[in-house]
Amino acid sequence: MPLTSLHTARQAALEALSPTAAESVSLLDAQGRFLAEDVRAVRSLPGCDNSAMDGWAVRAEETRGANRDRPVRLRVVDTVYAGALPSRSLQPGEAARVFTGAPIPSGADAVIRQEAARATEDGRHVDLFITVPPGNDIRRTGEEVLAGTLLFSAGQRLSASVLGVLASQGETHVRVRSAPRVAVLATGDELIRPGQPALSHQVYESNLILIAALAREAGADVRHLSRARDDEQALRESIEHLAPQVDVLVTTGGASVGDKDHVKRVLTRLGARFLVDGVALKPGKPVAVAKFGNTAVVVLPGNPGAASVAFDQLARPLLLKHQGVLETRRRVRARLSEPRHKQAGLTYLITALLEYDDMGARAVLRPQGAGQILQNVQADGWAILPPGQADFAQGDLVEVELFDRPSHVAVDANSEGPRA
Ligand SMILES: Nc1nc2c(c(=O)[nH]1)N[C@H]1C(S)=C(S)[C@@H](COP(=O)(O)OP(=O)(O)OC[C@H]3O[C@@H](n4cnc5c(N)ncnc54)[C@H](O)[C@@H]3O)O[C@H]1N2
Ligand code: MOO
Repeated sequence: MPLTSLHTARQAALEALSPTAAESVSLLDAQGRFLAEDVRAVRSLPGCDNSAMDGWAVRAEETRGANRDRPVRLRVVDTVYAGALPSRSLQPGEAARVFTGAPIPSGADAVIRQEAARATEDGRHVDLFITVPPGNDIRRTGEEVLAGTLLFSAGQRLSASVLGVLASQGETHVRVRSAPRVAVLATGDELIRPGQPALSHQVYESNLILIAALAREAGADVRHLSRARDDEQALRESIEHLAPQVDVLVTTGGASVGDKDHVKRVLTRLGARFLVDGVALKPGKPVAVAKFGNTAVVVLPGNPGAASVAFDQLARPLLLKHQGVLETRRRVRARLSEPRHKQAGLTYLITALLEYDDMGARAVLRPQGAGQILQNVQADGWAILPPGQADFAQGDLVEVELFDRPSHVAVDANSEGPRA
């Protein structure tokens, strides 16, 4: 039977979860989460006409002709600080001392910064040295945002900048979808817990940290990091114990066809329903996604490189869907830095660095090995070698899916696609 294509597998995997209910969380705790609903401006920014400079609020027409040799002299009738209100409106021949952020008194229509003016010794008058047009150094009400306009759409990721905007609207909390609860279960008799001594044929267990960190990057609340021996009974007990406590259980290792690869068998015996079982993907081919009770189970291969790819391509979209979003990564076309032969029928995802020269982008491929663990460090994205082709020459154009700055759209509870 031909293996499922990556695209089909991802669609099938997404069936395993629906977006959760929204919850209200404080702004700082919302960092990295996704908006559950559209946010409109409740307040214009700025909220009132205010001064962009420390200086003097004036009537622009009265500054006409002013220069260093022939200053215009106005009477100082008020001082307005940021956060205070003017005590009176400006009449002809008058100026108000204003500081940055201070509301502009009615009657004034321009600000002259203090470097272009000088107050008389008694402070009762000010001499203006420049001519300014109406609106000079005034930040107008709503010039950045008008109350009522759409600020952010549901699905927007809450970055530092977005959080700052929400606070500027007077918000203390924001509605996001709750983080998926995740457990990671590493299997393998050869694995030694970091911190313990290990002989050379033994392997330090590194997938728990790797997968937990990747899950957190996708917004997950990682609750359990567990290990189980390559033993059907032990695996069964671990899965039965962990699954009901989380939304997503991710296992690593024991996913292939070896004598001790029990994970899929145990899940089947427990009555799990497989949505994906093996994908035409390298690395990561043995990956599976199943539904066990209300829990989505993602079975990752043990090889760290394969586990990373399979997690990224199937588990990450699932974790994001739970948070109500569909992610799209930017793609660029780049020339291959070296020839590659691959197995036809499989999509290869190879971590690549992008370099730019006169001919455009060049994808410098990292050595590819499912068991290797350094290849993803500092990579710019996945070079995608599509299934239909086996031989690639140096200079062939391929697509590179970039890790940086993905975009997100909201998905409805019962659909895989973006909202209408
Ligand atoms: N005859 C076949 N053999 C294999 C096939 C196949 O189709 N036919 N598939 C290969 C592919 S593809 C992969 S990928 C691997 C993955 O198999 P498993 O998921 O069963 O992985 P393990 O055998 O348990 O481990 C593989 C490798 O990774 C190391 N490992 C495992 N867990 C961890 C961990 N938590 N931390 C660090 N390293 C880990 C483990 O020591 C092994 O070296 O199967 C191929 N075989
Ligand atoms: O395709 Mo396996 O997943 O890496 O070697």
